[in-house]
This record gives sequence, C-alpha cells and structure tokens, in this order.
Amino acid sequence: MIHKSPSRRTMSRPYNQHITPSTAIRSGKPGSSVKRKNSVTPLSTPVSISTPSLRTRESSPTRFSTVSSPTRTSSSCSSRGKTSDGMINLDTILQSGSTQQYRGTISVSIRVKPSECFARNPWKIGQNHTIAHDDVGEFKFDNVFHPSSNNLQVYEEIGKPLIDKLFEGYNAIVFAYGMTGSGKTFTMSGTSDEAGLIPLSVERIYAQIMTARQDDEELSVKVSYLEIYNEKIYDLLNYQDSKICSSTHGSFIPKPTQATCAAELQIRDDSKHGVRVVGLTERDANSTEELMKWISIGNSNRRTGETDYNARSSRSHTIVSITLTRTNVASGIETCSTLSLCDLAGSEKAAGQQERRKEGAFINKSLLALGTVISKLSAGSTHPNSHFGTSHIPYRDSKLTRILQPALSGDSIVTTICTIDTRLESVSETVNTIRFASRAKNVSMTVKRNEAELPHYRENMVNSLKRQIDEQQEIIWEMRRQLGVTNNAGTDKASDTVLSLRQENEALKQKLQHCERLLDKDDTPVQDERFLEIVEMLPSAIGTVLENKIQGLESKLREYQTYNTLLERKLKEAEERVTAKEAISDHESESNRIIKEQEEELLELRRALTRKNKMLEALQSAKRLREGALRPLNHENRAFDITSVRK
Ligand SMILES: Nc1ncnc2c1ncn2[C@@H]1O[C@H](COP(=O)(O)OP(=O)(O)OP(=O)(O)O)[C@@H](O)[C@H]1O
Repeated sequence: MIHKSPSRRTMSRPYNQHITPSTAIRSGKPGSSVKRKNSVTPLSTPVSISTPSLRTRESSPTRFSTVSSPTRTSSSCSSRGKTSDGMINLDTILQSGSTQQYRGTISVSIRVKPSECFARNPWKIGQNHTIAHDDVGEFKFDNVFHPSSNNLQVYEEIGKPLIDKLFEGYNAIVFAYGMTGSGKTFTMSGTSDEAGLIPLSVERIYAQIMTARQDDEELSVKVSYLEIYNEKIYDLLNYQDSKICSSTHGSFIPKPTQATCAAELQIRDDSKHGVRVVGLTERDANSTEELMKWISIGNSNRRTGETDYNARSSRSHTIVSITLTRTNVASGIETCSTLSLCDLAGSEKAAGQQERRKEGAFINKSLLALGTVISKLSAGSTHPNSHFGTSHIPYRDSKLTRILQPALSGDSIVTTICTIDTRLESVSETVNTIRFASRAKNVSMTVKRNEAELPHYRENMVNSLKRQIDEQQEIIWEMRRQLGVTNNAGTDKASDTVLSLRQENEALKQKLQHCERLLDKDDTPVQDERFLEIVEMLPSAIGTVLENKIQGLESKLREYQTYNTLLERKLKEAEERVTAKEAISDHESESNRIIKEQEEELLELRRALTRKNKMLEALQSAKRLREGALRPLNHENRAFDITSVRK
C-alpha cells in the first residue's frame, strides 16, 4: 500500500527541477560509465513503493520537513535557539570557559546520480535543498545535489567548510553512504578527469597551510588509510609485499603493488586512548603530491570486484585519515585535529557469485549496524528529555560502527553524503538511503576543539627561565670580578702617575721660582739708578764685564722660561689624563649602578616565578579536584581516537 503524504499536493509545485534527461545527464564528462544520450527510456510501470517502514515515524514526510533545518552547510555558523519542536540548534559555536564547542546536527547531503530513465521519474529536486517522491513525500537536507552537479560543487559545499573546522582544531568526518554503484567512490575519489572530495580536500589543506601558518608555529600532516573487509581491518599503507622505493620528495614510500596479504589490525578500547585501531601506520606527508601518493598506494591495495550494479565495486569500507598538528612554540599550545574521509561499501541485494554473496552479507550487516546506531542516536536526540549517551547504542555490532563510535559520540563534526540512483529498479534501496539520511539529520552532537598545552610545557618553561637567571647571575658575577680587578689596578696606576707628575711639577715650579729670584737679584742692581751711576763711573772694562754678566743672566732666564713652558704643557697633559681617568671611574660607578638594578630586577623575577609556580600548583590541584568530580561523566562520554595513532 502506498503511503500518501499529507503534504504531497503542496510540495509538488516547488519542484520545478524534475529530473529530466536534459538536466540529469552531464554533458561530455569523460571517465564515467554513465551513457550520455538524450534518449528517454519510459518506465514500464509506475513507481510503487509499498515498504511498510516508509510509514515509520522517522520517515514521515511531515517530520522531515519540520525537523530539517534550512542550514546549508556546517560553515554557516549561527546561533539560533532551540526550535519550537524541540530540535537542537544547528552549527553553533559555543564558548564555555576557555574551551570552544561546536554544536549542531549531522550535516546530511544527497547526491543524485545521473540516470537515463527519467520519464515519469517520481523523484523531484526542490529549490530549497529538498527532494520529494510522489509516493513517499518530501525530505529536506543540508544539500541536495542535482545530477548535473559536479565534484567541485560538492566539495565547495561540504568539503571546504570542514577543512576550515579542521584548522580551527575540530575533528571532522565525511562518509559516503548509498547503494552499490550510486556514486560514492566517484564522489569521494573522483576520476582522473574529475577530482573528488579527497584530492580536492588534500589540495585545500596544503593551500591553507601556506596561508594560515604563523611565524611561531610548527605544522605537521600525517595520513593513515584503513580498510574493513569482511569484518576485518587492514592497513592499506602497510602491506607486507610492498616494496620500498624513493619518492620524488626524498622520503621513502612503498611501491604501489596489488598486495595480497596484510596483517589484520585490532581495535582496542582503553580508558586512556579510547577506541583506536592498534598498529595503524601513519605516514608523514609534506605536500599534496606526497599525500596523494600515499592515497593512491592505499587505493591500489583496496579490494574491488564486479557486481551486478558496478563493474568496479568497492568491496570494503575505507577510511583515509589526515591528521593536522599545529604547535605554537611560544605558548606551547598544540591543536591536533583529524579529517576522516570514508567511502563505505554499497548496500546491495544478494549477488550471483558466492564470493560476492559473502562480501555482500558482511557489507549489509555492517551497514545495518550503522543504520541501527544512527537510528538510536536520532531517537535519543529527538526525544525531549533524553540524551543519547544514556541509552544503549550498539556500536559493538560491527567493526564499522566500532571505528565510527568516537566520531558519532561527539569526537567529530560529522557530515554524510548519501548517493542515490533514481532508476526504477533501485527505488527500494534509494528509499532506504533517504530514510537513513533523514535519521542522520536528527542526530545532534557537541564537539570539542582539540586544543591542549604541550605536556610539561609550563614546568619546562619555568626551568628554562630559572636556568636563564642562573646564567645571567654568573655573567654578572664574572663581570663584577673583572671590573673589581681592573678598578684597583687602574686606580693605583693612575694615582701613581698623577703623584709623580705633581712631584715633578712641584720641583719644576721651585726651580722656576729660584731662577726668577736669581733674575730678580741680577735685575735689581741693573735697574737701580745709583747702581747705574756707579757703573758709569767704573772703568769701561769693568762695565763690559758687568754687561756680559747681565747678558748671560738674561739668556739663562730665557732658557728657564722655555723650560717652564715645557713643564707647564706636561702638567696640563698630566691633568687631562687624570680627568679622563676620573671620567672612566664615573662610568664604572654607572655600570655598577646598572648591575645593581639588574640584580634587583632578577630578584623581582624570581619572586614572580615563585608566585606563578604557586598559582600553577593551585590550578593543577583544582583541575585534579574537578577531574575527580567529573570522572564518572567523562567515563560515559569519553572520546575515542579511531583514526589516528599518535606517536
Ligand atoms: N555523479 C556522477 N556523475 C557521473 N558518473 C557517475 C556519478 N556517480 C557515479 N558515476 C559513475 O557510476 C559508476 C559507479 O560509481 P561508483 O563506483 O562511484 O559507485 P559506488 O557507489 O562507489 O559503488 P560501490 O559501492 O559498488 O563501490 C562509475 O562508473 C562512476 O563513474
């Protein structure tokens, strides 16, 4: 029986983008197995959906219309309150103390695969991110990508905003869900002609590193790649028969070979690290090319096979995890966030081959487990007074759900892209996918930023400051010692010089005075009139003798005067030297004063350090108290690191 939607009549009008041959077939895109003819293959029978589950509460069209938010992508952060129907806000960044949290619901997008069978196609795409089926009703999502949309558009809407969140320190996960052959791998990996979400995201990460990197920041990127095949986990980057060869970037990477065996990895769940895959290889990647090389190695190891729907069908679920670590060397703050890109194997009906049947059974089992987990989370999120953490969520039912457990329980911002095939023969699978997507849209989550101080950073900082102070103290002491020695020696030498110069000066002065006295003595009689009279009365011979005597005395006087000038110059020079020495001595006392000031500053620094240490101890003990008080709650909600093994 067909479930009639109450809103069916009203919703049929806005769907002006019916999937028609002209809009659905993408012109000239090479590398795709979809035939690109403008032919119309009429459906032999009208679509009739009688799945009883379509009438369940979750798939009620009215419910989807009201529950789904008009929010387009997780990048559009807004702060809307709780909606009238009790739904939690979408895409809100909350500041709680010093930690930021992202709060929203799983972002869900639908991608419709181009198809040739469009006549009377009951699926219609609306303008406002809605998709409707004549018999099933209307569904609203964050994005509904038309068959003509390309991978770049998909990336712009769902990949780019997640990379911005990755750089803010949030973990993020994208998973592609849908029936086999509906376009999951095409969306995630793309083709050689049209890059998919993974290569476009990788490119963006490195472009962002170039622009966002700060001076005092260290950045590193690591990649891991795992596969879940028949409920066993394998490391796609660590196959035993991989050959080691040199990459173009100088590092060593395994040569891509179609590997046949790899050790099975185990999941471990412990209170310290949460859920993680033990032994998963993480490879350093310093450029887009290097990271893509690792991914192509992983792809070559991935298991694919031919199914009724897809010539190269992924027979396993795969997860590429890219871990970005940003360390601020000045503050010691490290943000470590992981972007996980999952390409799930497609749900399918029983296949002809036994091998395919076995794989299909495992694939269906794990997808069913994922559906159940999403369904329970959705019920927990939408029930007014319940929290999904309080009811039992069967994460342990499959390896896939165990690995996705941390992300689904609040470790990551979750985005899913559900690929659908609108052909008549796929209708029940497509409805199931839409049903899964609408349940996922109900799941609310609160995600914390992964920001932490480097371990022992403060202790190291305090110790290094102490060491610096000690070193400076040593330098000061050494300088003082040297200064003290120079001071004494210099002062003694200078004062000796001054003393001897003063003595010499004194002696010279005395000699001068003596000479002047002599001159005065010689002069006085000559100037005396009576003496001159006597001289004139004397015989000329005696006069001549006296004259000679006077001339001799005068020449001696000139000699003494020259010597006196010389002595005066020497005295002046000596006095200048003494003044210079005194200036040096002033400078030395200035240095002493600066040293004293520095010592006082050091003392003050030591006191500040002691105060800081005490504060640190008080904070640490408060933190221990708080952790002790919160321990039972943390145990319930602890976050698990599934995707990366940090070294
Ligand atoms: N949007 C699209 N545009 C063009 N071709 C597409 C699109 N989606 C899928 N295809 C083509 O359809 C075929 C199957 O797609 P793909 O392998 O991506 O499906 P899948 O969902 O990954 O299947 P499986 O679960 O079996 O691995 C491929 O040849 C692919 O190129």
